Amino acid sequence: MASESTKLTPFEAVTACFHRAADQLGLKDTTRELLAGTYREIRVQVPLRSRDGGMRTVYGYRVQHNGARGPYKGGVRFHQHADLDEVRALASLMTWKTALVDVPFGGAKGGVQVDPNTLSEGEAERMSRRYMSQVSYVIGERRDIMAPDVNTDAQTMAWMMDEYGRKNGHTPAIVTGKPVELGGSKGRDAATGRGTIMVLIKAAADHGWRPEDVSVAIQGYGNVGSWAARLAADEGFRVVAVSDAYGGIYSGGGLDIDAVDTQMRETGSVVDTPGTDAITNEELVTLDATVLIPAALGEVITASNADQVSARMILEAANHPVTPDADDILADRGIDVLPDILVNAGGVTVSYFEWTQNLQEFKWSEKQVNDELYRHMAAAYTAVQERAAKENMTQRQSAFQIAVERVATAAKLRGYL
Ligand SMILES: NC(=O)C1=CN([C@@H]2O[C@H](COP(=O)(O)OP(=O)(O)OC[C@H]3O[C@@H](n4cnc5c(N)ncnc54)[C@H](O)[C@@H]3O)[C@@H](O)[C@H]2O)C=CC1
Ligand SMILES: O=C(O)CCC(=O)C(=O)O
Repeated sequence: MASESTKLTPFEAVTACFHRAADQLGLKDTTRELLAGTYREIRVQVPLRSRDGGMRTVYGYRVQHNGARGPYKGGVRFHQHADLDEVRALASLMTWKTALVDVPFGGAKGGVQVDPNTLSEGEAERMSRRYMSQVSYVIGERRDIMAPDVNTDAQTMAWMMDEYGRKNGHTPAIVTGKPVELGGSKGRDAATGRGTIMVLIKAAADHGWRPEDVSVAIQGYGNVGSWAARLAADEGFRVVAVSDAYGGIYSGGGLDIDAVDTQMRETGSVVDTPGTDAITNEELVTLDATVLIPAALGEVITASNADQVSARMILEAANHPVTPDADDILADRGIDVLPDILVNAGGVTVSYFEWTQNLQEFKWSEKQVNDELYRHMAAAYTAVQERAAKENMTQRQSAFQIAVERVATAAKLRGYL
């Protein structure tokens, strides 16, 4: 999925952010080479028996980007665009994200390149199990731990955990984001959206904005977008627009999130929620709202629409929603972009809490989870703001510098360099 305007692939785009930080930090070429590349990439065939009894083969990937700071960690997505390059990009982002929020993991990501709309529940289960089985020889509770991402959820993690356990002996710590009944952590489901809104609260306060004066548009109403909408509204922000793959809805006075959730439950989409106006996903991105939160797929803000963005601030809840050339346009226009490796890091932070609970065979209360999440998010937010202000750079550059510095230090201490 190359960005049209720049022709940079997602991995090239993320690597460009790394190189910019490496330049600013004056990293040696040997360090650069190690940190820019991926440690291990595997591609597996996942044969699938379809509804009509026929067979088809899809491909799955697991990319382990860097493990200097701890076991590889990252979600797995099922999507037709999840090719090797996209999975590499997402694995690299995990390395920088885990370093920025200071959880003791490296970075990895997985993907199965399939259109999830073509799968029945039975096929999704068989595919999840087969994928886990095919990659299981490179993962482990202290080697590489999976989690949900686009089109995967707690149920997917339950199947994967079960499949891994059949071969290797049961260990809940092999995946995070699993159902609470199977050792999942309280608060993991909401964690990415909650972390996003923790950042929103801090950023709004830094701008001197009162929540009731802040309108918010959110693209994507899955795990991340729906929790972000709910929690933003609970905090008094005016959520004026949300969308999903089928389209968007708008209400200038603020959406009734209960009504949106009901519509989602009953129809599988937010579209046509009573009392709202229809908008397209393209319109949502350029909507006149104070804050735009992309919470769906990557590369939705590009050079072709960045000059039409009306929001004063963008919180990247999705991974890599802004292409590098769009990033430059937004910076020139004075629009604050809070980067993905900060904004959506709440998910992996609570995954870390889940993993430690599993290893210690102990359970935390939801309050403890949320308090600790806040501690990690607030520390990362402050570090990013302070460095950006001190060195007069964008928040993405600041976040990458902090992360790259930490990973480079770990790699050196381990003797990789
Ligand atoms: N689930 C998690 O804990 C984390 C997720 N993320 C990122 O957040 C983003 C969303 O992930 P989830 O909410 O987990 O996925 P999800 O699968 O639960 O939800 C995805 C949402 O995006 C919508 N969507 C899909 N294609 C679209 C399109 N072309 N235009 C507009 N909307 C579209 C879907 O309809 C759905 O509402 C992804 O970029 C993911 O990598 C980042 C950190 C953690
Ligand atoms: O919770 C995790 O381990 C990873 C979540 C993820 O894939 C992400 O942050 O992009």
